[in-house]
Parts: sequence; C-alpha cells; structure tokens
Amino acid sequence: MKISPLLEGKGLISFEEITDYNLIDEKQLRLKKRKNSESVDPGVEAKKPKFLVKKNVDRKKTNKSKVKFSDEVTVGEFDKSDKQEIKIKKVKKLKNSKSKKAKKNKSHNSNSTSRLNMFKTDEDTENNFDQEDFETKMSAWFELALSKELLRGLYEKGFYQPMPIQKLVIPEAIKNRSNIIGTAQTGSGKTLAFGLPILTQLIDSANTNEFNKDTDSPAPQALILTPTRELAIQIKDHLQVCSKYKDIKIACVVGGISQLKQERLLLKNPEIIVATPGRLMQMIEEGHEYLNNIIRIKYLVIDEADRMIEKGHFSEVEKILGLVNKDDKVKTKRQNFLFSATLITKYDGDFDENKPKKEKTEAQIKREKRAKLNSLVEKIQMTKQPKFFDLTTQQVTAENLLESKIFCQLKEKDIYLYYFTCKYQGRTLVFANSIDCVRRLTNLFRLLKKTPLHLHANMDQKQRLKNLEKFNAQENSFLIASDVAARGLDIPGVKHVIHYQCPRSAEIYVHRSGRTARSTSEGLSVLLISPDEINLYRKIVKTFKKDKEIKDYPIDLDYYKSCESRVNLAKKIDELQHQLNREKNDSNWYTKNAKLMDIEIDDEILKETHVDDELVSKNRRKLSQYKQDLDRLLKQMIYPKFMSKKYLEPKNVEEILAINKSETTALNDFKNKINNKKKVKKEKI
Ligand SMILES: Nc1ncnc2c1ncn2[C@@H]1O[C@H](COP(=O)(O)OP(=O)(O)OP(=O)(O)O)[C@@H](O)[C@H]1O
Repeated sequence: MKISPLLEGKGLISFEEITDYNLIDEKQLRLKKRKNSESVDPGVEAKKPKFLVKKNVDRKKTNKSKVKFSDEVTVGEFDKSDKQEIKIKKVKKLKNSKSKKAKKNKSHNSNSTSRLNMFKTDEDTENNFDQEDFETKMSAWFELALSKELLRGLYEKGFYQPMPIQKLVIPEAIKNRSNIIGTAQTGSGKTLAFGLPILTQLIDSANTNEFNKDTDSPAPQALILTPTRELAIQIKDHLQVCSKYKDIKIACVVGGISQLKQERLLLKNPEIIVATPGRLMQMIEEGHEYLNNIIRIKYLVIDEADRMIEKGHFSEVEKILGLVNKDDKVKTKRQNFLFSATLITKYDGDFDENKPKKEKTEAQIKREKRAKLNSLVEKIQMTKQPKFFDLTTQQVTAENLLESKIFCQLKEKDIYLYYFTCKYQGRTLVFANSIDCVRRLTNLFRLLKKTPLHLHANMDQKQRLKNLEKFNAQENSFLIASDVAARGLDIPGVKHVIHYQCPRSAEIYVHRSGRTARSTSEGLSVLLISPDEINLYRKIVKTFKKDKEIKDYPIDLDYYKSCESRVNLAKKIDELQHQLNREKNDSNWYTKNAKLMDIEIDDEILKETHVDDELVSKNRRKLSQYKQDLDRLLKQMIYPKFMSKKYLEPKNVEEILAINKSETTALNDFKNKINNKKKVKKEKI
C-alpha cells in the first residue's frame, strides 16, 4: 500500500490498516484474473462488488485489535452523553512491513486492472488511454470505495493520493453511511472529504435510478451550506470538476448574484445545492417550489461549522435546520457532515497578563471539547452518533506555514506593508479588520502604484468575483481584504498572508493564515502588531501555545528607510485629496439642495459653507507638487544594501530590480534568520 506523502514518516495511521476486508471477493477476482490472463471480463466483474467491502466485524471481539492510539489522529466515536468519554476507535499504527505492503499492492493491482476497463470512455480507446499509468498512480484511492467516474476525474486533476482526512473520512462515510464531524488544518482537503462520499452515493443512486423514486416532485439530494458566497462558488466548481464524468448537477444559491439566473438553473433540478444561508432562506420564503423540497435532502453539509453556528451570526441557519429536521423519517436517514479547521479550538480562558494564570488540565480540555461537539450534534439534530475525525495538531495552523510577527507603531504599519510588497515577489494577501481600513489601504497603495485589488462585503458581488479572479490570474497580485476572504478560499500560490491588523479571534488568525501554505506548498504569515493590539496577540499565542513559534520577521533597515519617505508622501497626498473632496462635497450639498427646494441660502450659512477659493487652489497646487515628487521617488529604485550606487543608472533599474527580486524571497529571508540564530546559539554553547 502506498502511503500519502503527508502521512509518510509521521507514524500516522492509515484507514486501510483498521478495516477488515471481504477477502473472498478479492481472491475470486484474482483467480478470475489469472484465468483470463490479462484482464477480467468487465461483464463478469460488473456483477461482483466493484470495491473491496468492509466486513461488518466487531473489532472489539477480534484478537487482531492490539493497537496504539496516535496522538496526531483522533478517530473518535462521539458519545452524546456528557458523562462518557469520547470512545476512541481502535486504530493500528502503520507498520512498514514489506511483505504486507507487497501483498496489498498486489491485490490492488489485480483488482484495479479489472476495474480499469470500466473507466474508459470511447474517446479513451481512440486516444490510447494509459491504463497502466492510471493504475499505478491511483492505487491509493482504490480502497476508498469511490465511484469509478470520480476516480477518473481525480486522475485528470492529478490528485494521485488521497489526503489524510480524505483517507479516513471517505470510506467511513460511504461504507457505513456515518454522520461525520471532521476537523483538520486549513488546506488539507476537507472539501473532497465530504464532497467525494456525497458524489459517490449520488452517482450510485443515479445508476440505479433511485433519485426521487417515491415521489412525483423532484427534490435536491444534498445541501452544502457555507458562510460566504465565494466559498460556495468555489465548492461548486471543485465538485463539478471532479464529477465531470457523471452528469451530477450542482447549483449555487448565493446572494449578490441575479436571482433570476439562479432560478433558471434550479429548473434543471440540480442534485446538489451549495448555498449561503441568507439567499437560500429568502428564496424558500418566497415560495420557490424546488427549494422548498430541501426538507427531503439526504445529505447535509455545514462547512466552516463553527462559524455557521456562532450565536447572532446566522439565524437563517437555524431556520434552515428547522426545515430539514421537520420530518423525523427524513431526519433519521439523512447523512450529516460538519467540517472546519477550528471546530474545537476556541479558547475561552483568561489572557490578561496581570491576572493569575490558570492552566487547564487535559481532562478539562477534553470535557470542553466534548461539550462543544455535543452542542453541535444537538443543533444539527443528528439522530445517529457521529464519527469524529480530528487531524489537527498542536500547531493548529497548516504544517508548511511559517509564522512571523513585527511589533511596530500604528503609523509604521503602512511602511512595513509597502516594504514587504516592494521587497518580495509573490502573490500576497493582506487582511484588515474593517472595510474602512481596506478602502484606505487600497487608495494608499494605488497612489504608490502597487495596483492593489480589494475585497470586502460591501462591494458589488460581480466586482468581488472579478477581483478574486484577477488575484488568481496575475502572478504577483496583491489583494487587500476584510475577513470575508478569511475562510475556505483556495487561491493557488498565495505566498504571503499579512495580518495588517491583529485578528480579533484566534480562529480568524488560523483561517486567514490558512490562505497560504495550502496542500503541500509552503507559505509565510506576518502579523503586524501595534501596542494597542498586544492583548489580541496574546490571545492567539495563548490559545495555540505559540509563544515560541511566532518569531520576529527580519527587517532590512536601509530598505525600510527608503520605503518610509514614499509612504509618508503618499499619505499626505491621500489626506489632501480627501480634504479637497470633502470641501467640494460640503459646498455642493448646500447649493444643490437649496436649488432643489427653490430657496435662497442665508448669507451666514453661505459664509460658513463657502469654500475659500484661494485655499482650494493653494491645496490643489500642493497636491500636484506632492504627486510629482512621489512620481519621481517611485521611479527611483529602492536599492538593496549590497548594491553600489554605480548600478543605479535609470536604464539598469528594472534589470537590477529583477535580479534582486529573483534572489530573495520572504520565506528565505525568514528561514535564514532562524538558521543564523540557531548557529549563534550553537556557537555560544
Ligand atoms: N487528494 C488530493 N491531492 C492533491 N490535492 C488535493 C487533494 N485533495 C484536495 N486537494 C487540493 O488541496 C487544496 C486544499 O483543499 P481544500 O480547499 O479542500 O482545503 P480545506 O481543508 O477545505 O481548507 P480550509 O480549511 O482552508 O477550507 C485544494 O487546492 C484542493 O484542490
């Protein structure tokens, strides 16, 4: 058996190791294969189970279950009664037994060859579909009981190995139809962990014509709820690509986009609806027939579940739950999935340094986790005990994420941000706490000719999507966003996440940072912390015990100084521009309204609102001068320390800039700093 690179070397467990398989089927397949020399007759194979089936064996009663529990992966059978411990399902540590591995690989191959014939389309036969390549690369998926059409889609996407959360959740969800609660780091593939089991089961029912069998009016089969529109669209696209070899219709019901268009798509009776709660509830209340039938859904997913059930945020979620839980029979049969990277990480303790510290005991933490899970189960009204998969580590943030910080004064933040975007190449995502701050930074960085993109909840939805698309498409794009972009968004190649302001909660820190270092890529997060944010910073550090992990980001002071003059000038321009606009708007407001109402303005008021023309033209001249100065500054190079001034001929500037940028990356600078510190420490010892 091949182990996912993410599992390798970490002593993590594999789901395959904890299941018992129906070996008779496997033997029969092998015998058949031998008889037919190369491949098994697809006709015969079709009558056999397509995948190895987990036997209904009570592990507790078998002697094979001498197992150890790995700290890093918790497979818990969650118990509703608060008094009982979370039952840990027995799991075996992965052993590197060669003979066992070889045996398994053999069985994979013999089994998969026969299945392969069914994956082929007519086009494949013409285009020489590489069966062997498919079989070798995809073998790790074969035991997860996925439908053949999905395997083909995954192969084309280059997803040759299931990620750990997928490896654990998928077979459990398909074979046992369990309710699932899953938590794993950001970028660890949770979407497909719930998406693939649902798609497989839908494909199976489509193949047996089971959709809407018992009723005349069609109904959605699955509902996926997400907190943001962008995330809903992303999930829809992701599932659609994976299921391209089977016509499973997926529709988005999200706000900010033409309702008419969505209604048209709903006329096609999509099996899966991915929705944000607000628009979904609105359309249901307006009496949309197909959506009203969500009371019959067979699969319910609540992504970013901790956010979705936050008090006061999503009253619509509760209304939707009220609807889907109306019919007891449907509710009992429904399969539920709850996922998030921060499902149980909330820190409710005290982070005030002046108060005595009370460390929680392991038992207390466990109790709290259980209580949180209990409340989730109750809210969703799961009738069957869920299986709980916790793949988060102590670090909580993604494994390949390097975390850093810069302590600075409030007014220095703009300079550090500019410093960063000038010094380093790579897609950069900046988070601010308020929409006003996003707007101000966008204006400022436009003046600095940094072509920033922006994203916040008060923007037109089309513009939001357009900006996200541009951020995706351009190589060194730079997006300034509010926390509407913090959760779930999967933008490839984001190299840096900068927290311009300290996030208000530790969970948001995890999600924001998780926009980089996704899947197997590396990424860097930089927290800019001003004195008034120290408490927020402490909260993050305490929640995740990260006091040693978040190191200072190294700053090149010469470079910083060059940035300072530009940013300060740009700020002056921004302020002056605002002042001029304000004055213009004020005087316009009075004269415009007076005209509209056909009244004469009192002389006194006119005097008060009168804009001093001379002052205005003086400010305009000043503004134009500042702009010219800034232009001149921006044309110069922010030269790195190691370069002498003789290189700074204007024609060489671009060239040098390119060389400079290709040599240094933010991650390398940070890693070098850490390594140098380690060296110094060693030398001292
Ligand atoms: N088996 C796989 N092999 C390779 N890449 C994968 C696999 N499964 C998912 N991915 C990719 O990994 C990335 C992260 O996946 P996904 O968006 O599902 O993460 P997530 O755990 O939901 O993250 P978040 O907590 O931020 O929402 C995506 O680009 C996805 O396409």
